[in-house]
Amino acid sequence: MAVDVKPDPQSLGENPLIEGLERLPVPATTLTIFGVTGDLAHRKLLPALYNLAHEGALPERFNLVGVARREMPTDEFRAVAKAAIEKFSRRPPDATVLEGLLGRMHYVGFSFDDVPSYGRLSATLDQLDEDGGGKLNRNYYLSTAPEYFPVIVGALKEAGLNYDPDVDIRCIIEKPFGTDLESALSLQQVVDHVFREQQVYRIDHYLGKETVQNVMAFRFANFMFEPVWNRNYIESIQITAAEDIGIGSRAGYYDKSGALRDLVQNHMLQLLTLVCMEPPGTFEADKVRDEKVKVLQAITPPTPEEVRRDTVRAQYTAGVEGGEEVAGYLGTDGVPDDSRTETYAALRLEVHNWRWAGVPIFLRTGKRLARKVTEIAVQLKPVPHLAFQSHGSVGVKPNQLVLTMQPNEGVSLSLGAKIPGSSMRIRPVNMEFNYGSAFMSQSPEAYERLILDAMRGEATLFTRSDEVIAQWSIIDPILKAWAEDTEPLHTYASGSGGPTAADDLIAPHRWRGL
Ligand SMILES: NC(=O)C1=CN([C@@H]2O[C@H](COP(=O)(O)OP(=O)(O)OC[C@H]3O[C@@H](n4cnc5c(N)ncnc54)[C@H](OP(=O)(O)O)[C@@H]3O)[C@@H](O)[C@H]2O)C=CC1
Ligand SMILES: O=C1O[C@H](COP(=O)(O)O)[C@@H](O)[C@H](O)[C@H]1O
Repeated sequence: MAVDVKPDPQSLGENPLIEGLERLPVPATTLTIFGVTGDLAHRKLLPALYNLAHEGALPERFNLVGVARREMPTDEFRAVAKAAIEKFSRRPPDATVLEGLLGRMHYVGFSFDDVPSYGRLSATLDQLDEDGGGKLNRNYYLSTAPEYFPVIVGALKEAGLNYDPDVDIRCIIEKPFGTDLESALSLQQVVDHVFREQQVYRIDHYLGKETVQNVMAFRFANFMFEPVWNRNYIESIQITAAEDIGIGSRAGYYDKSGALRDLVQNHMLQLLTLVCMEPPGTFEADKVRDEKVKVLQAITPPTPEEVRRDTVRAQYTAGVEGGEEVAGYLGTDGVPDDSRTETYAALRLEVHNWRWAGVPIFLRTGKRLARKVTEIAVQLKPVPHLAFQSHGSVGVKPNQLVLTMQPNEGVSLSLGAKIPGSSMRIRPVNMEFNYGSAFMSQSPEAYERLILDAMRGEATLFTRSDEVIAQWSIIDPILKAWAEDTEPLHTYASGSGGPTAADDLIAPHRWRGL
């Protein structure tokens, strides 16, 4: 039976997913989501599937099988999925499309460590193949707590679900892939035992964001920036991933993680690789990822002395956010009173290669900061000589290029311009490109793009094993040094721009205002 989905006529021809679909077909697939009753599935994965259905991007033969611990009949699961989609979809659901999609959803309840129960999953998948008149590709999406990743991967092998010569079997793994270098290596060993690397799709949802992909488009589709994209012209780079929200109800996860593991090890290092990588020969997955890995491997893991000098960690205290008084991290439900977990991290890194040697790259991220913003600011060097200095052109500032991922998606270039009038007075003005007004369409959610790419076998926007290991190699010495707790854990008020110690870290440069 085909899914009754109608493409949105308004989005046809404009939508990058539809254009992508024309290039690479999406094969008939059964997607199994482990952890389908969880937070991520509800807020992101199920709504993403709905939006793909709405755009006509799902294959005609598509099924979703949800797996979680609780027992419930498929009808009840469909009602749960419907409620999640109605609540979190980026567009109001169309009843016909939604019913069509729900009709393709099935549920199998068992505990992930109950290996014999994978037989029930296997039987469900076989039945769906039979109902559809032939075998479908199988994608397993591990949207579970990370301790279950090796458990599920191992059980898939025991149940013989990891390989079929007739169809493609893929395993999509959520973050975090390990909690430090050692655990990432040991998870990789388990995965290697069960799947070939080409079958594995490690999620870093930032790579699914349109604006993050635009970093590559911007660099590699515009000739004018390449000549200056190096240590001769670029003075420093600042990457910010600031959030205004606290940790919500995720204390159990977050207190064991902290900002360094939660955002720096993955999303921020990915942004750094996109800014610093060499142009790949083609946009094939391995060509792109080869270049990204080279960048990561050119960052020397910091020594204890460098950790002391080049990193800052901090925790938020009570303050005012969005006009309301909010509690500090230590006053949050589920956070131990004596927690030393950082909710803010700032660091200085350097890519030791011909292009970037000597250019400081500053990273900062934190919860409960003044506002949400994710951006990369590239600071160019000042002009070598100002001919009209005697005319009072004191307002001349070096050019700065800011790529904003969210919330105001776009690119801004600051230029010196003459103030109208008789004297040669200069002040900075901004040349802006804004996604919303340039394309007049809503960007798809990151998970829409990533789910579709995984089904197509397109791995460019997923993290390869050597990439994730290289990321942990950079972060691991910092984790170890911070775990010794000899470095100060600074504080910052909720709603502020972060700890003053981070200003000292970046001096004589300055963080962009939040
Ligand atoms: N939530 C988020 O915003 C983000 C999450 N992630 C990652 O996504 C993954 C999932 O996170 P999240 O959805 O928040 O997690 P949740 O804790 O909300 O959900 C966990 C899911 O796993 C199921 N489950 C737990 N234990 C078992 C078990 N023993 N056997 C079978 N099912 C079990 C639960 O089923 P039941 O309800 O029946 O107990 C539930 O469906 C994690 O790796 C997380 O790091 C990544 C980015 C953001
Ligand atoms: O992976 C994570 O990302 C979110 C931030 O994602 P965004 O798309 O809203 O920028 C972060 O809040 C969360 O702690 C982290 O686990």
